[in-house]
Amino acid sequence: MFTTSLGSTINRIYPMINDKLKCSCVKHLSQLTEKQAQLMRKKLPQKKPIKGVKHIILVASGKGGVGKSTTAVNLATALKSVAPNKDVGLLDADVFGPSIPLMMNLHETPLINNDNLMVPLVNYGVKCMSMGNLITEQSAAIWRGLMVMGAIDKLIRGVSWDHTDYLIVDTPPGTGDTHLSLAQNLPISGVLIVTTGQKAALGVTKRGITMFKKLNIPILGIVQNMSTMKCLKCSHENYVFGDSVQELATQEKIDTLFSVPLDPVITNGCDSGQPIVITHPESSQVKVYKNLAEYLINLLDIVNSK
Ligand SMILES: Nc1ncnc2c1ncn2[C@@H]1O[C@H](COP(=O)(O)OP(=O)(O)OP(=O)(O)O)[C@@H](O)[C@H]1O
Repeated sequence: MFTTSLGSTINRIYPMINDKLKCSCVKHLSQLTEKQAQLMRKKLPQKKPIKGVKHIILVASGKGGVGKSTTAVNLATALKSVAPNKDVGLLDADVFGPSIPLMMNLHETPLINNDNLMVPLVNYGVKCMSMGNLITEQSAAIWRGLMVMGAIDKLIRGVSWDHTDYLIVDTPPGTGDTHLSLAQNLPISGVLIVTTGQKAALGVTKRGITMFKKLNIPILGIVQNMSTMKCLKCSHENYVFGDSVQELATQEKIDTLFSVPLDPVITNGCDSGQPIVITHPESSQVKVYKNLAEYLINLLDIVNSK
C-alpha cells in the first residue's frame, strides 16, 4: 500500500472540510456564468440519505472484469473482521450482471418486514442485497434504462438497511446511468476505484475518475487488482497486466494505492461463495484487504468528527 499522511489525504479527498461553503461543487460551477450556475444548482436533485446508513462507499471502475465485485466482497468481509462491532452492508448495484449472491453464497429470496421493506440476507456478518436475489437472469436481460433506475431505487429505498455503519456499493462497469443516479441521489462518502495495470483498463478507469470528480464524489483511493502473480516454482513476482497504475494515481493526484495480487485462491473464494478473507484470514492477500478496511474506517472516522 502507498499513502501519504492521513491528514494530507483527508485535505485532498474532502476539500469541503476546510472550506465548507466553498465546496468543490461550487468551484466546478464557477467556470460557468453566474446565471448558468444558479440554474444548475436549482436543478441538482436533493440528495436523500438512506435511513440508518452512516457511510456509503462506491466500488467502481470504468472497465468491466477488473475485480470490482471481488474487491467489494472482500472489503465488506474485511471491514466486519477488523471492526466486528460495526454493521456492514453490501449492495449489488449491477442489475444486469449481479455476482454478489454467488460470491457471498446467498441464494434465497429476501423476506418482507412489517414496514414493507425487504430484509437483507446475511452471510459472514455482512448484510447483502442484490437483484440476483429478486429476479431471474433472463428478466434482467430485457430491461431498459428507466426500469434499471427503478430497480436500483428498490435496492436502496426498498430494503431495511437501518443500522448500517458502512454500505459498500458494487457498481456495474462503465460510467452510465447507474453511477449518475447513485451520485446524484445519495450522499456518497467516497468512491474506491478498482483497476488492473493494463493500458486498456487504465484509459477507461481515467474516464471513470473524471466522471466522479465532475460529480464531486471524493475519490478515496485506487485498488490495483491482479497486480502481480507469484511463480509457483521460483516465487518471482510478475506484473501480469503491467504496472502503470502508480502513474495514473500521480496524474490524478490520488495518493492512496492498494495492490492485490492475482491469486487463484481469490478466484476460488469468489466462485465458491467463501471469500478469501474468511478462508485465509492470516494470508498476505487478506492483509491488503484488512489494511484497506482500516484505512477507510480511520479516514471516515476523522471526516465524521470534523
Ligand atoms: N485478485 C484476484 N485474483 C484472482 N482472481 C481475481 C482477482 N480479482 C478478481 N478475480 C477474478 O476475476 C474475475 C472478474 O472479477 P469480478 O467479477 O470481481 O470483476 P468485476 O469488475 O466486478 O466484473 P464486472 O465488470 O463484470 O462486474 C472473477 O472471476 C474473479 O474471481
